[in-house]
Amino acid sequence: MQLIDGKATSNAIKIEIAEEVRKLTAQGGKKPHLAAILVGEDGASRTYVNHKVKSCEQVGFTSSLYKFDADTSEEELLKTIDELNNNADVDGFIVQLPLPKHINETKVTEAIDPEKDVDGFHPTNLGKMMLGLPTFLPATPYGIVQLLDRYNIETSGKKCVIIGRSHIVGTPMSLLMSRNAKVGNCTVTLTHSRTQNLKEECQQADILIVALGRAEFVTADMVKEGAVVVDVGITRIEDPSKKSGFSLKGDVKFDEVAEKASWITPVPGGVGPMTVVSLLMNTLESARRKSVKESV
Ligand SMILES: Nc1nc2c(c(=O)[nH]1)N[C@@H](CN(C=O)c1ccc(C(=O)N[C@@H](CCC(=O)O)C(=O)O)cc1)CN2
Repeated sequence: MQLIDGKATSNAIKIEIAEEVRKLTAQGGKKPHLAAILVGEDGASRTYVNHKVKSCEQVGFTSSLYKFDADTSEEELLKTIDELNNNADVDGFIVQLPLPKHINETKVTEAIDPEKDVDGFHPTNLGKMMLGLPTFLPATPYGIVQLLDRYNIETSGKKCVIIGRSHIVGTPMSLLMSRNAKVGNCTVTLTHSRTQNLKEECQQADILIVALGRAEFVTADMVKEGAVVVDVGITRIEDPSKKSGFSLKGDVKFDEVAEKASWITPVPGGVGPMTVVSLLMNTLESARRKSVKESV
């Protein structure tokens, strides 16, 4: 088994981004700016947003964080989105998901200007991705593509099985793995809660991407010898022996699956850090596009 190290890869990409920022500012451009909206007190969401803000600092971006109480109205949130859409200093922004139940996630996503939608969740950007047009790819799938690419993992002609059909991971991942690109050209099976014979489907996979959010769901008997296993899940499990009070588990039973896999991502330190760095890549791209537009 060989480890796909998302932490090390994301650090290497951050160095590349920082260099691009230096070039951009040396040419008179401004530092890219990412804004993040966080609604409520969910501990994991707070951690992820803090990672995003800290990563901005590391690569030389500026950032702003808009924090709202859990009972904030949808109207108030939409007002802030409208302000960010019209704020020329902001190159891109995200609304951290999940949102409290009383806020309509679709309405919020659709309110974001597609040109500032660095999460790549707006229907316009998802449609462009489907057509293979330049766009912002959703951060987690983009991060996984980066990992497969940088580790030179062959995907063409392989059978890729994805567990989980969420809008932010499974469904876009299925499109990216099947498209005609360096990382792509797979025969993809997108599985979900109604899939019959899931174990047998997984056993066929040369590349298994697991994004269903159930700790240690995938066991060694579900995995083909030599498969590439990408674990997207992160579940916090109560653990009094840890200072934080919890430990992190992926969707894959790492120790036993690692014995069969050719390549595997760990949790933590696999896909998670790549999600953050992909968001930075999209923000840099947005800043570049804006500076080109402003110069004509
Ligand atoms: N607006 C968005 N919301 C959510 C997204 C997203 O891409 N955009 N994805 C997930 C959460 N997510 C990003 O926001 C995310 C998940 C995990 C990590 C990460 O760095 N994980 C670390 C462990 C961190 C910890 O808990 O201590 C790791 O895996 O090593 C970053 C971002 C849902 N919401």
